[in-house]
Amino acid sequence: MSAASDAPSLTRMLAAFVREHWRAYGSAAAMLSCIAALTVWIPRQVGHVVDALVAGGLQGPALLQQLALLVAAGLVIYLLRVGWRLMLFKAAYRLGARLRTRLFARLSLQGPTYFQAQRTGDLMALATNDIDAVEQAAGEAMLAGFDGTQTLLLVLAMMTVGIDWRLGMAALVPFPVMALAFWWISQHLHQAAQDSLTRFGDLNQQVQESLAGVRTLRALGQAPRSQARFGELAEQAAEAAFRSQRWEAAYEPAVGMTLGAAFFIALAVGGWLVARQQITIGQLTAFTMYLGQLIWPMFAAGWVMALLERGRAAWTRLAPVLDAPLTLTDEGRSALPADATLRSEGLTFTFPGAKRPALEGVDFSIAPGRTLGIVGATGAGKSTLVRLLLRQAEPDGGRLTLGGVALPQLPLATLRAHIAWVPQEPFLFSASVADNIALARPTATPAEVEAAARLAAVHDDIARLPDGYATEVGERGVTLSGGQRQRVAIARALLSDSALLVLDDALSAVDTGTETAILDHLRELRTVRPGRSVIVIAHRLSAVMEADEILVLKQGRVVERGTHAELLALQGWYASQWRYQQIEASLEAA
Ligand SMILES: Nc1ncnc2c1ncn2[C@@H]1O[C@H](COP(=O)(O)OP(=O)(O)OP(=O)(O)O)[C@@H](O)[C@H]1O
Repeated sequence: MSAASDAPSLTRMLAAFVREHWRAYGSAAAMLSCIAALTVWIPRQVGHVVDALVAGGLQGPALLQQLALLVAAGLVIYLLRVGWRLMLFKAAYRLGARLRTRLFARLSLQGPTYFQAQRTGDLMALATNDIDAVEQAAGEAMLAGFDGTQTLLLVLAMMTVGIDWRLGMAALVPFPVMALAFWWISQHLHQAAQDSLTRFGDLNQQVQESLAGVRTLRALGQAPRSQARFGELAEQAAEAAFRSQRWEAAYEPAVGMTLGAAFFIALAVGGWLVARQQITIGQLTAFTMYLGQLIWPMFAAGWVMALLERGRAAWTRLAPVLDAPLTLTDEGRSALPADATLRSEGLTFTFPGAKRPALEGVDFSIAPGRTLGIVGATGAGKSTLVRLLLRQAEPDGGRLTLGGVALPQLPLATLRAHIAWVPQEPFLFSASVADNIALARPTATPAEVEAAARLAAVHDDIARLPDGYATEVGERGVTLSGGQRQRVAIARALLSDSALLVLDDALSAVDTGTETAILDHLRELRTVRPGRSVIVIAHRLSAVMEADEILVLKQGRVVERGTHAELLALQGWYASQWRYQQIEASLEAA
């Protein structure tokens, strides 16, 4: 994942968020101020009580009243602490939810070229682990930072101005050394946190790939190897997390040593001042209590730095994804003309880094109601043509138009509603068969779903499933065969009622008889839906023989074109392929 160049820094992003949620942050800060004021009041009060006790002027009800005041202050502090946490975490969780929504929205706008360069497991880690880290920076870190700084300043003021500035200054001597140590630790922590998040992404990727390919791995006898690899990555992720923790843990001794030294100095200098009667014993007691109160701001500083470094590390991974330029633009505003003839003129496309074009100067047109067949050896460019048609990639040369309007001029939603695409390996969601078919038209009635399934010659198969149309399929449900999945996808496309149906090798896993039945149904449908055009991409020529025009692609170029009869007469690739497939079919039948 590349680093963000113009993405806002974590600090800027958080500042904008705090400005937006100033009420929540403001009330939390107000509560913290009350807590800080009460916290510094307590030692002062204790100091007074001690001095009064030493002087013998505090007894009975007056003493009890003083003690009650101290207990009440403790209770109020407790309640306020609960209050600010509730206020703050609510806001921080909202930031998490918003970042997740933003990430998902951005990813939904990206085209396939973007996903080709990203790993799914990593994207999943961003949506979970990395956003958690940013959320913590917006929650715990922000307020602990505020609280710590405020307590620090108040306590320091009480120590220096409130008690004795000489004693205050002397006790502070070890602190710059601690600041230096903190800076050094946080430098290492940033690196360690980034490493830990990256390794978690690797681990996630391995989980995703192993689960998706579990059958292949088992069949190849590679499950143990995959397990070993997983163990290795888990170990590396744990080690990286531990390294990060180790740096975090270094804050504690730094705080402990600094405070120990400060206590030592305070007692030595304080004792000397008491002996010279420049401060009272009560004041020295209060001073050491104040020193004790510095523990929290010191720990808060360490904790805040750790959280911020983790947040920053997560943000450097997350921001580039949130701000990545869209690989797909949706700026077209033209309406689709009534006569939506699809025309390809000189269409040329080369995959990034490829030596030769996948498509070169391809011309064709399909008027509404017509069928175009596209055939050719593997790698000839058939699927690439569909990609360009679906605007999954933009052509380098030439153009595709619908009714004379170039595709980028149409809103993506219009283009997508116009085309129903059935890929060779369609995706079924974890839902019922009926819901999978009704995906593009969730309002379809059960009768409409069944009608589409009949047209796609899959109704009988569905009827034999345990719960018929209500049977759960996809990852959680029963497994359909490749051919059944293809036919469910065809039913889905037919139900969508789009004007252009694209069967992208979508009959490859069905037998010839079923293929013929489906193609016959499609032809019959023309009488009901006369304007629907069909593009059939196939390896088996029987699937395209009835098409109005057939294109033969070879290495990205159209090398033959015409009807089935014309192509046979040409005596080229098509004719020889046809003969070959006929012989193959008769051998299979024999
Ligand atoms: N993402 C990609 N990056 C680089 N080259 C690619 C990519 N996808 C396809 N190609 C190349 O582009 C050419 C055309 O591929 P395409 O998938 O369009 O062929 P096809 O005719 O659909 O093949 P098949 O019948 O096997 O599906 C091939 O040489 C292929 O290797």
